[in-house]
Amino acid sequence: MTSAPPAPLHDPLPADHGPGRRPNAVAQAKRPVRALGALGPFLRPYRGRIALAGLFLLLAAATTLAFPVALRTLIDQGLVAAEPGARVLQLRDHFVALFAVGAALGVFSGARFYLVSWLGERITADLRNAVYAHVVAQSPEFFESTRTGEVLSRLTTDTTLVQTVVGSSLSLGLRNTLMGTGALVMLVVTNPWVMTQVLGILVLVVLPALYFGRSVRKLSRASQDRIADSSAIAAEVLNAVPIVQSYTQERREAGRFGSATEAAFDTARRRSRVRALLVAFIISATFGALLWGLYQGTQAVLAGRITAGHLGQTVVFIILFVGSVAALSEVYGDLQRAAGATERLMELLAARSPVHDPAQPQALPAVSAGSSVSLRDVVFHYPSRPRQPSLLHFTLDVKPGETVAIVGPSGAGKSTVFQLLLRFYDVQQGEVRIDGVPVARASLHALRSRVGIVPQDSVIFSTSALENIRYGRPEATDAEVHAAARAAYAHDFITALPEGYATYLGERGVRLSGGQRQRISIARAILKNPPLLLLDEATSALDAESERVVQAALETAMQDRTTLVIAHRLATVQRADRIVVMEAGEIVDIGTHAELIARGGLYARLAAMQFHHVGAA
Ligand SMILES: Nc1ncnc2c1ncn2[C@@H]1O[C@H](COP(=O)(O)OP(=O)(O)OP(=O)(O)O)[C@@H](O)[C@H]1O
Repeated sequence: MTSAPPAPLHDPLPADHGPGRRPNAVAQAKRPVRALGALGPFLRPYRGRIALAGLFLLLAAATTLAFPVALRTLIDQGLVAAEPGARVLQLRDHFVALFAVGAALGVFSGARFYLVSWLGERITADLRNAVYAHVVAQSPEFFESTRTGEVLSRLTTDTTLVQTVVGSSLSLGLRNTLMGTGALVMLVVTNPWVMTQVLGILVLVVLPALYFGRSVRKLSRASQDRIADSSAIAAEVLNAVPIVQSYTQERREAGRFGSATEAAFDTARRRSRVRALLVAFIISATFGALLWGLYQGTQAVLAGRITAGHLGQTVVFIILFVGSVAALSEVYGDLQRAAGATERLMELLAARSPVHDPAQPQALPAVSAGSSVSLRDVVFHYPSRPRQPSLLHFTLDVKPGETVAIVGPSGAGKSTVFQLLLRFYDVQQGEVRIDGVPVARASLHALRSRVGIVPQDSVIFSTSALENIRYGRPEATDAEVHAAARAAYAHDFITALPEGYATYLGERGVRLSGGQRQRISIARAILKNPPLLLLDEATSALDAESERVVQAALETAMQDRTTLVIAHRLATVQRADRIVVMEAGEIVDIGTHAELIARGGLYARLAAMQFHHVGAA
């Protein structure tokens, strides 16, 4: 898994898929039922409703099959009574009986429709939720090889296909299977001689339909993949519209999206062509079968072998039967489409995060004055770059309450240290401990509850200022949120917003300045009040005033806890107890600002460059 190159969505397959990992597509195409069988666990909770829907389905099918029998009695008995008065009465009775059959059919069909549609909607909702919850819990490695737009497309278009199947095709299929079998049985019982011919037609129609169905499935999967491609492009570009426009790339981006949708159209067109061929073939075959049956029947009536009523009944059974076969082949196409979509969803569900909770998590000890951190001889490379270690024999101990600044050139591995402390990745060698417990032995929830992070690029959710800060501790009261905002020097600017704390901040906080976004992000971390704080100072230059408040906010945030800060500012490094200087994944020096400057090494050079403008200010 670690050495796999960045791969398309279907690659994060479960380990339990065995050595073959990705089953051959042709072999898969032979197993639509198996692919749909994966929906079993989603159907199981609704056994009662499914049984009820099945009951109504049976009743509706039985009523439909009773109809030709009632018709035969109507023709043979209602029309042949000797005396005209009695004939009228008998006819009326027959019509009442026919109406009763029709009304029952209506009620049963309505009930079945409601139950089955309900199931379709319910299962789609459950499936969406399950896939989403699963994807959200994946480690960053998953998102390195999966485009978010693609996941979104799976969540919408693929689940909609599944909904079509569960909410209609499946019941249509069952009903037609029942009706077709019922009609066939009735035909055998009422005229065994038609049987052989009908069976012959059945074979003729079903075999090619099965063949076509398979290619529909493959093409369907391909067209869903193309739709996912275009969604992925759209999601990426819509998130970067200002950049796209500033580089005047709108036309090119529209073109790129256009090619993806054209590719989707093209596979959909090919799929439709196969299905159209299927439909044309089935309708012709159905029609032929019907005429053949009729011809045989009329001959039999002329020869006096059967009554007119018998012929009428046979004709209706034949219509029912071939109608079912035709509907089934259509349903088969739908099932094949949904099987492709289900496979994709199941692959997403089967993706196992390489970082997961240990079987028996070790509890983290209670701490009062901040957490202790220890990295021992850590060797780490990102899964996608097995040959390029990002940390090499990295050893660092941080005492509770200490503030340690990490500095170093770009790409030195500073952020990587944070990633490992949050256990977004597991190390290949060495050990990372927080409060004496190896991070791999603690539960992810317990570990991450202990760590607060203020990233370089502040993340703002498209909700109010209040809710954005409350994200740090969802159960916090409004007063606690306000206190955190005050501590982060965010209270004044928030109250000056049009609706104060209730102001909607726009998607990704587009309605705030950079410094304001950072202070919201700091307030969030202060509210969480973690014993270990990881600060990634923003490199983007803020104006002097903004810089001053952000710095003040950060200083409040660092109080009474252990802080690791990726430092870009002179004020921060001067305040730190120790400064760790990193280069190419290794620690090259540790000391205070004065000590490191005095040594005149990498730090002195970095300081001369990086802190120059701050020192001057
Ligand atoms: N997800 C990733 N997959 C593969 N390689 C990565 C990943 N993230 C970072 N790297 C690589 O790991 C090395 C260390 O990166 P890191 O982000 O820790 O550097 P940094 O010191 O924080 O840099 P900067 O100051 O520019 O943010 C770099 O060579 C980088 O290219």
